[in-house]
Amino acid sequence: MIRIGHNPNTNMLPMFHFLQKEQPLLECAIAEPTGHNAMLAEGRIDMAPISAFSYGEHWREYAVLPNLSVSTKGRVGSILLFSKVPLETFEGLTVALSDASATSVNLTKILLHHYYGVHPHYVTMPANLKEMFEKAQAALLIGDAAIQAALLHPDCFIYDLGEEWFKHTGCSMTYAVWAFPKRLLAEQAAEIEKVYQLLLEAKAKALNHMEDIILECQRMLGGSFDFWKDYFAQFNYGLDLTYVMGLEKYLGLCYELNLLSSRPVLEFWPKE
Ligand SMILES: C=C(O[C@@H]1C=C(C(=O)O)C=C[C@H]1O)C(=O)O
Repeated sequence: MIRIGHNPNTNMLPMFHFLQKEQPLLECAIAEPTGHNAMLAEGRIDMAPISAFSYGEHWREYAVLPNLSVSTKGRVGSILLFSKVPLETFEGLTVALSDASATSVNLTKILLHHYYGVHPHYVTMPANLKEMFEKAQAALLIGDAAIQAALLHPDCFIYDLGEEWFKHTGCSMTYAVWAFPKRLLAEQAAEIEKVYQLLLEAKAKALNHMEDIILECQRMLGGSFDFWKDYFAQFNYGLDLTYVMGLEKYLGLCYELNLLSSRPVLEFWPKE
């Protein structure tokens, strides 16, 4: 039995919609990314699409499943910094950060500190734009909370952090990787390999049946068919060499800016 983290956001539907969750091999724990980050670190689940940043915190203990990620090269559409003022004027202001995110929270800090040269204060809060704007001049939302807030066309600047990252680095950005603790390989390597195959099959089926995924998104959040088609067109759920380079750039900057205490080295399993 492998206990996996199930992320309920629409951007993860291409991984979960066709996954055979009734498989006796699988047990699913539904949570936002930071929930899975903590559950995996504490051994309450065995594998999850965790925040890339969380991999950076635990890289010595974890292995990454190859060919799987949540990435974009440029615009992402659901990692959005809503702001009452332009980014360049953030010095000394307060930015509210969604408590559901780890990768994007640190991506925000990289962009603001390293590329815009501004150092605001931060507060971490549940994802609610109205309440965040009561405490801060800007608010970071991810996933469905970001999509829903943007669909309401709030009267503020909206910065897409995938686009900002690409603009400054020319790199892709990987938000999530599928990781598991390497210690599980001693007794459960065959089960992990089997779950890995199930994940690859679920993804391949979804990418060949995107109409089904889009209909599910419309049921969940509304929005037009073209809106969702455009949203998913940005995403890459694989992890080829160019995406690995973007991920290494992000993790390296996290280390250089003291957001991580060591420079992560990616270790994949199964080896290809
Ligand atoms: C693209 C997204 O990526 C997510 C963002 C994460 C983070 O910021 O820690 C973690 C997992 C990803 O699935 C999103 O939620 O919009």
